[in-house]
Amino acid sequence: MGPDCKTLFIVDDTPDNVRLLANLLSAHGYRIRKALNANFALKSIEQSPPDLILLDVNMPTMNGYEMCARLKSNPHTQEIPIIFISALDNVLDKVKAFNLGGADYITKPFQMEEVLARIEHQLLLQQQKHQLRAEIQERKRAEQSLEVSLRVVSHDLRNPVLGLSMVLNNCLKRADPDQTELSLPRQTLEQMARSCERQLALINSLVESQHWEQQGVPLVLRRLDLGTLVRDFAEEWSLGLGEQEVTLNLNLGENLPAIMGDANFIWRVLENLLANSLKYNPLPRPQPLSITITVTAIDQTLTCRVKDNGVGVDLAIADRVFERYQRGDRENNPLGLGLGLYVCKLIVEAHGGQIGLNTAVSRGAEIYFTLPLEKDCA
Ligand SMILES: Nc1nc2c(ncn2[C@@H]2O[C@H](COP(=O)(O)O)[C@@H](O)[C@H]2O)c(=O)[nH]1
Repeated sequence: MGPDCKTLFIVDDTPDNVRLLANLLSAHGYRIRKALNANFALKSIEQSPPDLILLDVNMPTMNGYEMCARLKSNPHTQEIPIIFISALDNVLDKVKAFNLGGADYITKPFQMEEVLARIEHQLLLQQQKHQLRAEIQERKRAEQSLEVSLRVVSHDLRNPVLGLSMVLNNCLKRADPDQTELSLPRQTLEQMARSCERQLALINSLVESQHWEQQGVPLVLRRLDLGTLVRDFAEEWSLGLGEQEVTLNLNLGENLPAIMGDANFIWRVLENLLANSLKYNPLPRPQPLSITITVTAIDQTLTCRVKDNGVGVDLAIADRVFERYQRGDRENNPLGLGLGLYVCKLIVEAHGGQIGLNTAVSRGAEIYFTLPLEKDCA
């Protein structure tokens, strides 16, 4: 079959005309469907729209103009280009065909080269139209994403900047106007430094996620023992978790098979998941917070689960938590851009693994991710 195997539908009440056109066009690689009357053609076209219709004008029961008008008023069929093929050579007949939405008009007797050229031209126009539409859709999606990101960024960056500006203006107001050098209490400076760090962290996560989405996550893969990595991670976090009154339990399977992974990036995933448990269960808590990291080898993959006994994930966004800029409302958390889990997803998927939220847990939140075993990596 030829021209991408496009399907042409011929509608003409003269069997000889249909046969002639069908033979010539199928010899040029087109798939042909045909009908000798408009009613049958309309039903068939509605059920399975062709790429283009060749339509006679003078037909009994329903003529080509009426059939064209019906096709153009039906959302399922209105986009299909219609080329009229008719013995009527009058200008008004041609104008009427175009006014009804016809794409082109060929007069009988026709030259096959002309028919082919006009069909190809219409199919090309149709293809360009689809491409343009897809590009417009894509651009709209990009614009929406940019708009959301601008909204989120301006909202989340405003708070720390506002805080910093208030502290600075307060200090300036209280200081003697003749004093050229000011000294500030350590606590104020610490507050300002924290505010700057938060702004930097927000900007970094934005830039980073954008970069990784476009260029891919720059992994350096090495043979890794995930159990050891999780143990090192827990040790590094133990002091901070103690201060936050959090118990961290490890449940690491024995003889875990090695994976191929980037330790720094997997560390980032663990860090994000643990930080989320703390962020969404701030002090004071109704009950002590306990977090368990479990690593098991199931079905040729290593699965790591980070589970806490806290408030659990807002079910309203449970199926979207890994999307960019998605965050729950109920925590009223000013620290997140809704990028943490999105970044985790980028990292895990770059490793060839999967990440998910277990909504079946009775209380608290459980996020799991899988990583392929070293022996399965090419
Ligand atoms: N209660 C908890 N909610 C969580 C936790 N981790 C994530 N979330 C929810 O998901 C969104 C998106 O997370 P982000 O890291 O991409 O910002 C967040 O706004 C929360 O609603 C968790 O451990 N506990």
